[in-house]
Amino acid sequence: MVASFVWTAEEAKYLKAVLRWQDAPSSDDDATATRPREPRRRPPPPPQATIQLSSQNRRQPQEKEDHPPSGELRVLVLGAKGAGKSSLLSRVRPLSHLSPPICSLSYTDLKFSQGTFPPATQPTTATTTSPSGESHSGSCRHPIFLLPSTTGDSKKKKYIIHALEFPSNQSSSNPLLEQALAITEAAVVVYDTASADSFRLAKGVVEFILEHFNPLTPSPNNSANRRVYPVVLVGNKFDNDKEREVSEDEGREAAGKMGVRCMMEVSARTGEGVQGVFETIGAEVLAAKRATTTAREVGREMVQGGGYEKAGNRPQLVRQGGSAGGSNKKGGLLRRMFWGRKLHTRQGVA
Ligand SMILES: Nc1nc2c(ncn2[C@@H]2O[C@H](COP(=O)(O)OP(=O)(O)OP(=O)(O)O)[C@@H](O)[C@H]2O)c(=O)[nH]1
Repeated sequence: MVASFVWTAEEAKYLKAVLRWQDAPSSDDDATATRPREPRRRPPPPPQATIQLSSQNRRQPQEKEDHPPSGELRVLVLGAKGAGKSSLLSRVRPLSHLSPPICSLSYTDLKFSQGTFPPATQPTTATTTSPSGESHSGSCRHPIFLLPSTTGDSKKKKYIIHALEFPSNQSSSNPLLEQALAITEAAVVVYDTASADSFRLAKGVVEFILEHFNPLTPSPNNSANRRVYPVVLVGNKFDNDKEREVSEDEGREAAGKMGVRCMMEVSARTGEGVQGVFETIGAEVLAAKRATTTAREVGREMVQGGGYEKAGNRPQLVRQGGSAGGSNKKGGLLRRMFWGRKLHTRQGVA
């Protein structure tokens, strides 16, 4: 019997974007530090989609811009159908002066190039074609400036965030989601504040992600994923207060319980908070990279200095001469280095 795959337009667009991401090498050391070392097997190409990996879609070594970016970050945007993922991304102004685009997003399309809220959005399942004839992948790139406190440097630095929208109809498909997690460095999980269902789905997705990357529960499935993968939980449409089903407190409480330290309410319609989402996720990725690097260095020193103690069947890190790095308490060095910070909300830090 011959197995056959039927891809929806939404899945085809997602896969096209993924293939283009994989095709475009990154020059950024930071960004590559947390990527999987082994090249991942590519998914089978969608039969009906024409995948063009031409040089036109690859990033040029020298991009024309005043301030060259210090790095590039890859972020997954996911959530329930209609939560506002596309609207959030359409609010983000792409780098129209950079050419060519890294993904299949066309900057000639007004919806993206002006960074405005689209009057009426089509679901991502519908294929939208720009005047140039190129279909949207649901991806965009967004420059952010991060302050010294978040970059760990003395200078303000510019980073480019590549955001990839995950098809909502695949949010419960573990293999596809795992693949998306493997090629990205953080996730923005969006729910609609006027939909308790979308909130439930967002919580499920966050739990899946955290479990997938949990350094404390190595398993055949996640032993290669011991890196910190930041998540920002975003309640969209807070302008629509009349129909609100999820309060900001509920969102914050759920984030706290799940160990997600950044929760924000935004409105893609008014634009409020959208820039903050990308600044926050950028800062989170950089903090995660620093924590991962430091934890690896400390781990190496521990191995060389024999600073391990046995806990159960696997070795655990212990801090020399201290108690905070204790081994068999719930937590772990990497996790504590990263997760000990405060929760961000629309009003500020809680
Ligand atoms: N009031 C309000 N409506 C919004 C906001 N953001 C999006 N919407 C509306 O919500 C609907 C769905 O938005 P989309 O951006 O298409 O949602 P999506 O998550 O990309 O949906 P799929 O692609 O189908 O998964 C559209 O009708 C938008 O106009 C917002 O901040 N406030």
